[in-house]
Amino acid sequence: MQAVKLAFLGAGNMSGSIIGGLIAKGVPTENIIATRRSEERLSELKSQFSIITSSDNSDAVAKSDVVILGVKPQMMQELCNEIREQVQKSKPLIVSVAAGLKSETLERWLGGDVAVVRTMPNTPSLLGCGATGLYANSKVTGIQQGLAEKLMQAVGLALWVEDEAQMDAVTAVSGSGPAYFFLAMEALQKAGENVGLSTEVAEKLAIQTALGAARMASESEYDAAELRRRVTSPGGTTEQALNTFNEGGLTELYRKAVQAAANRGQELADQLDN
Ligand SMILES: NC(=O)C1=CN([C@@H]2O[C@H](COP(=O)(O)OP(=O)(O)OC[C@H]3O[C@@H](n4cnc5c(N)ncnc54)[C@H](O)[C@@H]3O)[C@@H](O)[C@H]2O)C=CC1
Ligand SMILES: O=C(O)[C@@H]1CCC=N1
Repeated sequence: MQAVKLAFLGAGNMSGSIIGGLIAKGVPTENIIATRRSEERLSELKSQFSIITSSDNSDAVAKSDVVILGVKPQMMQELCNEIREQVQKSKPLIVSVAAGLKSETLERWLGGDVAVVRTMPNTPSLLGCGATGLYANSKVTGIQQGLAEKLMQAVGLALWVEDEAQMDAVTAVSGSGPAYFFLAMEALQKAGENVGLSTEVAEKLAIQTALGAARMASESEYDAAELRRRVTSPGGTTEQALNTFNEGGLTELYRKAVQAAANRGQELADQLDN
């Protein structure tokens, strides 16, 4: 990764998280170019990360081996129109982080015969704790595949899917997933306030508990179900809370929520393909 030139086009929340994670891992700042539309946001990026910034997307493509497309799915076609000529000239590896957007659609927008790796990262990439799903189109060489994997591994877990249709599932589980856990922390904090804690204490306890549980699930030899059982004393307090979650249909609610997110990914793909 050290010598690879990276361009992040439309470096907002998601790309900014990857950039921060890469820099923390020692990727040289002079090898990262980021673009955004507003000059003000560009200077924010420059002062935050000391990377090269530009408002010229095509010029950033010309100077890079890997181009990460970080705009919203609805803005992607316009961006592709802007960079198509340069992409066809220099043929960099294209990495998309957009939800829904199929690699085939993206390749078509870029003029065809383009190596595209479709990814679905998440914002904890900023801390090197990201989780990314990746899918490579048929134009991606083995070396480029290795490059995309190294890029995403530098900011966390990177897993390939063989069937592109699974990318909507990855989006629904881990792309959107941090928001589900943030919501759980907010809800636990509010519930803690309800039983008498101050906002500050409830917030700290909720966050530290989420962190501890995630670390245990990740590092322990036991799976989450066994770890849950080990907290739940028969006839004790946890059992009462878990019964309440079960009566409220929490597992079914998760199933529905993740299905709704996956459906939205497919809807986006269909809308964008037209
Ligand atoms: N936010 C998240 O947690 C995740 C987002 N994604 C994907 O990442 C993409 C971006 O999402 P966010 O980072 O949340 O959005 P964002 O709005 O924070 O960032 C996008 C940036 O692109 C800029 N932009 C738009 N058109 C441009 C152009 N032609 N040239 C240069 N800059 C341009 C916008 O001004 C904005 O600053 C989306 O496609 C989304 O599906 C994927 C995984 C997680
Ligand atoms: O909400 C979204 O559409 C994007 C994709 C995954 C996370 N944020």
